[in-house]
Amino acid sequence: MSENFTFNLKATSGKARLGEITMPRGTIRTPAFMPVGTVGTVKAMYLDQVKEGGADIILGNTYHLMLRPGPERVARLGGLHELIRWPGPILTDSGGFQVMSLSGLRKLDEQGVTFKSHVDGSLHHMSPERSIEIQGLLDSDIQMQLDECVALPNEPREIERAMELSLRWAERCRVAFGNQPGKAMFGIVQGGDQPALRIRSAEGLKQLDLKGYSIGGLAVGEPQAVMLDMLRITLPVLPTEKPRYLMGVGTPDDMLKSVAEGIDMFDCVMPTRSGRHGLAFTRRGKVNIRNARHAEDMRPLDEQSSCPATRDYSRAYLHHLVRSNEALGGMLLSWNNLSYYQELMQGIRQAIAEDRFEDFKAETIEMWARGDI
Ligand SMILES: CNc1nc2cc3nc[nH]c(=O)c3cc2[nH]1
Repeated sequence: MSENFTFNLKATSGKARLGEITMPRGTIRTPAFMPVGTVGTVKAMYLDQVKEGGADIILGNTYHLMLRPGPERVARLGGLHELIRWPGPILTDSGGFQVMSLSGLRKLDEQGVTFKSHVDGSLHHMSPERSIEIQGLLDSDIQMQLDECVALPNEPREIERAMELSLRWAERCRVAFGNQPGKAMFGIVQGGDQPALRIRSAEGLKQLDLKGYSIGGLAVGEPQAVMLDMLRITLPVLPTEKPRYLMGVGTPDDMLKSVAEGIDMFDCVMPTRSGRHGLAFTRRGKVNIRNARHAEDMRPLDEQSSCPATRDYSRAYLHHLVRSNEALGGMLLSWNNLSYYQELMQGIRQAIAEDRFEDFKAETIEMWARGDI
């Protein structure tokens, strides 16, 4: 623990980095996967299972929490950690991405965004300052600047406009955040699939003395090759001594290849959302447990796993639960999937510590490709 936010780079293996973020609420081992706790819950999971499974930090969404239960109410209830009973670090997204993707966006201008709630249609305005204020009311440990993430593919002029706006909003968020030693505010690099704009965005954020950098504007449907190209362009510009967080990523394959470029933090709804829909992630690849071939398969997903959901339940039972749309099906598969994701991150960290990450990446991808599950 530390009363400040510090990032300690412990080892490298190629461009892959092993590190630790220490802050008052705990230590985050990187590369880290952050389970998504959108409205103050990692869906279908008890948070002690999430902790037990290896997560050091979870993510909350400002957009959802500002609509329900509301930031002032969360503050009156003692802050998000108290409300949801998660004592460790929480990172909050700033809301911009969800406004674009979920709400009835009414207006976006220099001041901020005006939108209609997808919950009850009520009208809301969010400025960079209000986003930071909300994240402060939530008592968030790592706060994101408000930004504008444009869809890809897109016109270079449109990507440039959104990137420049996000840079100006980063400055306003930096001022609004002020000086909070035990907390951090990350800037978000934008610039779409345009190398020159990515470099300009990263250079602009570097002037702001930030404690970490998110890579935004990706995992919006672009090919993986484009995402990785943008990492190769952007990461060398960013300070090596600060953490880099790739937003919304991703599959195990995405994460392995992004760690290889120098990413330290990830978040993705993939393991929990696909778990609720009957998709299991295992060491040997994906298993669609809804498939009829599992109906009488008494094997567990992986008898060698330390996760009870993975080791103690037959595929036949999981198949039955998912086909019957029983809550326990989504619960057990979410538990399995998050355990697998954390097991993968632990394997990644161990491989970097032993300077054999490239081999680990190749072996893991090959094991997935072989399937045989
Ligand atoms: C699932 N993919 C994805 N989730 C994202 C969240 C984001 N938040 C803020 N800013 C972003 O650019 C951004 C991009 C994202 N891509």
